[in-house]
Amino acid sequence: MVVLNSSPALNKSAIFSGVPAIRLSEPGSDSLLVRACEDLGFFKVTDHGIPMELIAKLEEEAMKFFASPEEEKELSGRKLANPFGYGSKCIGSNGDVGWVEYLLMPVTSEPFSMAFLMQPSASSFRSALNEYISAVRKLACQILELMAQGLGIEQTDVLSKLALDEESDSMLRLNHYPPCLMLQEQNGFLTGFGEHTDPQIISVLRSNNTAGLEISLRDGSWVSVLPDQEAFFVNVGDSLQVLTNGKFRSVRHRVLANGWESRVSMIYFAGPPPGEKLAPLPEAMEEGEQSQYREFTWREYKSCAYKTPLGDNRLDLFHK
Ligand SMILES: C=C1C[C@]23C[C@@]1(O)CC[C@H]2[C@@]12CC[C@H](O)[C@@](C)(C(=O)O1)[C@H]2[C@@H]3C(=O)O
Ligand SMILES: O=C(O)CCC(=O)C(=O)O
Ligand SMILES: [Fe+2]
Repeated sequence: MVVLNSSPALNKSAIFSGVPAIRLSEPGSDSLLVRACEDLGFFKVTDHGIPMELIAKLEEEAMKFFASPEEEKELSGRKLANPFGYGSKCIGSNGDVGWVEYLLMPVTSEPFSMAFLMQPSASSFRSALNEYISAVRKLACQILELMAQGLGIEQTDVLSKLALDEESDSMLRLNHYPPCLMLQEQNGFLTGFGEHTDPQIISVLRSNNTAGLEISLRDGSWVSVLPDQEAFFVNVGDSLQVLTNGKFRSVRHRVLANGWESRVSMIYFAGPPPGEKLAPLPEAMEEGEQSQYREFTWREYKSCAYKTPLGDNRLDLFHK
């Protein structure tokens, strides 16, 4: 990777101790989830039932992949299947850069269409991905069902069915924030992944035991989230903000790299099918409440979203 030469070293934000930690099996977890989505748009879940071995296996495969020679990684470069594939430093196609390399994969349609994943030598990576994806998709659906229940919606699969649909536009992203010598000398931080909101319904994230993720609170201040090996972190995305007519908050977040430790994160983005109309769920609205957004499909949103710089507030384009 080439050193980013224009970014000044940043200061790390204060550690936040207020991330709601929700045990999925505890009574009332549905209401706790709703409250967390309204307050922060961010929480962590424990008691998720995903075996640690399965997580460790994918983390190890991801590390192996990122440690392979640049030319090999470039064989799965995103130029071939934009926006999917391997990328380094460049995030999206609008000039955003960060101290990160990544592998972005579709998980529903043509899973792992990237040639290198089809090779016999990639079979253990492929099986780790398959196992992880089916477990994390199940977890995402459990969380979405609890959210619907907490919102008092009778049809509790109203959100989870979007992520389960065969056409669902869900993705898995593996990010690697490598050590950086120049930064070690400066004793500062560099933008790994610039501030943004996630476009999808929810994102289910974990990282190795390395800090770096920050979220923005309602007052606009940035706070640092401590890693937690036992938990999965969940972000509310733009689509869920729309589906709840703004009751749930699509959380702004970013990643700072410290230059010393290798941070690997794995994020499952639960997205709707392309033709799905994104409009507030009538069951989540009060009587007489008006939609804050004009009606649009996920396809329309995405075609706009992927043309925008990372830090843009993409929902502004759809506000009435
Ligand atoms: C700069 C960009 C990268 C992104 C597409 C975009 O134009 C704006 C949204 C970005 C984002 C953020 C969350 C996810 O990591 C992502 C895959 C997504 O769906 O939206 C990325 C996109 C990307 O890296 O291609
Ligand atoms: O790597 C992380 O922890 C978060 C990255 C992120 O926000 C993203 O890929 O959308
Ligand atoms: Fe994100």
